[in-house]
Amino acid sequence: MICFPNAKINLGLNIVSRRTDGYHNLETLFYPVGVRDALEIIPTGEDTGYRFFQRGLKIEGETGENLVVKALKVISAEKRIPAIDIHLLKRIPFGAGLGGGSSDAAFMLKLLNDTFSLGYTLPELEERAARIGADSPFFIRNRPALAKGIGNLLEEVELDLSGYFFVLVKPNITVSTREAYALVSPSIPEVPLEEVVKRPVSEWKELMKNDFEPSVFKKYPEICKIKEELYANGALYASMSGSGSSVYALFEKATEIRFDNCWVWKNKEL
Ligand SMILES: C[C@@](CO)(OP(=O)(O)O)[C@H](O)COP(=O)(O)OP(=O)(O)OC[C@H]1O[C@@H](n2ccc(N)nc2=O)[C@H](O)[C@@H]1O
Ligand SMILES: Nc1ncnc2c1ncn2[C@@H]1O[C@H](COP(=O)(O)OP(=O)(O)O)[C@@H](O)[C@H]1O
Repeated sequence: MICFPNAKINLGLNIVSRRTDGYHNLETLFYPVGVRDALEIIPTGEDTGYRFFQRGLKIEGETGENLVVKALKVISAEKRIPAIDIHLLKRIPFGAGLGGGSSDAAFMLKLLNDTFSLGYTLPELEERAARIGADSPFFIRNRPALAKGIGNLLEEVELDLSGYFFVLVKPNITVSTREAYALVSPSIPEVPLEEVVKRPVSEWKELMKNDFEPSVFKKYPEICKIKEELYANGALYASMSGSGSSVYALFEKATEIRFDNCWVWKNKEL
């Protein structure tokens, strides 16, 4: 059984407050995008156990287990899972604010549920995903959603950005989510996000913000330059995604914009 975990972008990201457990309450809109990993599990016929194989991008700075293995362990603690080989082909840039690791974990939960007919409902899968990462529950339903709490309280929204030309740029910088949170200052938005996304995309520039941008741009001015370039080339809306380092933009028309030393995904439909 194979699946293709996709990335997400954050449309607006307000850090609302710091919590006593070290996490932050936020308000953001998750939107799925078609940059994908490939994840396959193959039952080996043995009784129990697993082997993990990873190709594609080499995940640097990985401490502890891959999130796919964590997902397997969450389920194995509750149900008997026959032995499997796990193959992960990594294409989604990491340390990019694209949620690739969280997506891999959520898709692994769904893959196990389907392959071994485990009978978990979507809310039950979301609850298990939340144990792995704050962003992970979103990828269970994988539809545009307003997220509150630590990112786990989800409300689906009707938002269709197909028809725009989408550009995603990942510079050769990885930002640690934990460090980004340590530097951010909580703030209350002037206009609630659910109101902003009902307005035309051309108005978003004035109404929507990502609270990580000031501190991340200060540390890495190159990321800020990418956003400025996107606007200078006619973007209707541009923003850093999540805690960075990737920056995305929505254009009305296809763009010829180029970036040196960056991974670029250009003129795609969302
Ligand atoms: C910032 C966001 C925005 O969508 O995405 P990314 O930029 O990572 O993609 C998310 O909140 C990232 O969620 P996720 O990457 O799942 O975070 P986790 O692994 O659960 O937590 C990593 C660390 O980030 C901090 N953290 C995370 C979520 C949150 N609401 N408050 C926090 O303070 C904590 O220090 C935690 O130890
Ligand atoms: N399957 C995975 N894919 C990506 N990163 C993983 C994975 N498993 C563990 N990680 C760890 O999670 C970190 C964050 O990865 P990711 O969620 O893709 O980025 P971001 O937090 O920027 O959205 C990586 O730097 C890596 O240490």
